[in-house]
Amino acid sequence: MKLYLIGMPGAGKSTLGRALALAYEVPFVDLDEEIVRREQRSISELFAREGEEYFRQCEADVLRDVVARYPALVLATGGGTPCFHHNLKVLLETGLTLYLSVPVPELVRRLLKSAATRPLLAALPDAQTLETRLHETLAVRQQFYDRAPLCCAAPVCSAAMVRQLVARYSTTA
Ligand SMILES: Nc1ncnc2c1ncn2[C@@H]1O[C@H](COP(=O)(O)OP(=O)(O)O)[C@@H](O)[C@H]1O
Ligand SMILES: O=C(O)C1=C[C@@H](OP(=O)(O)O)[C@@H](O)[C@H](O)C1
Ligand SMILES: [Mg+2]
Repeated sequence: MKLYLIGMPGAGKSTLGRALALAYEVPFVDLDEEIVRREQRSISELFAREGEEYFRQCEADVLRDVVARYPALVLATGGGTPCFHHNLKVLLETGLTLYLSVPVPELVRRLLKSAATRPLLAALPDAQTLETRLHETLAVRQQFYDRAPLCCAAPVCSAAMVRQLVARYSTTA
């Protein structure tokens, strides 16, 4: 099984992805970490030195590599992954995609603790500006996220809940 997690920065893709991979006993891959490994530079450095377009091309290339390389995995994508270079089509055609839907105020609370390592958010001066930016970004991305066949919008989406969703989907699909 290939399970792909999508959603906004701070939705918990990387955190939940690790737990899910343990539960399913399959490899866990974080797309951002794969990009860092391939490029030998941090995501922040890539954005700063090469720009977003370069990053999006790396992201698209690495996604296709990972999807082809692993027969089974849990993949945490980056927040923008499904929205560029027809990546959503790749996700939908090769595995099961789950959208982690988290309200913007909760994203703000989580991201304030870790915004420094997220280049699209790092330069934002305060919580209000961060909240406004996240609303704007979500407005653009929602149409992509909503195409995932599975969605978890629970306040805390646990690995057990996702496994139930997946099992129910697999018996009805
Ligand atoms: N269910 C949760 N409840 C509270 N905080 C969470 C939850 N999931 C993740 N976090 C925290 O939110 C931040 C973002 O989580 P992360 O897994 O990196 O999200 P993503 O990969 O979707 O950007 C981290 O600091 C993480 O510890
Ligand atoms: O939303 C985005 O465009 C991005 C989200 C990041 O991943 P997370 O969603 O894990 O923060 C990372 O891929 C990059 O900084 C771009
Ligand atoms: Mg992440």
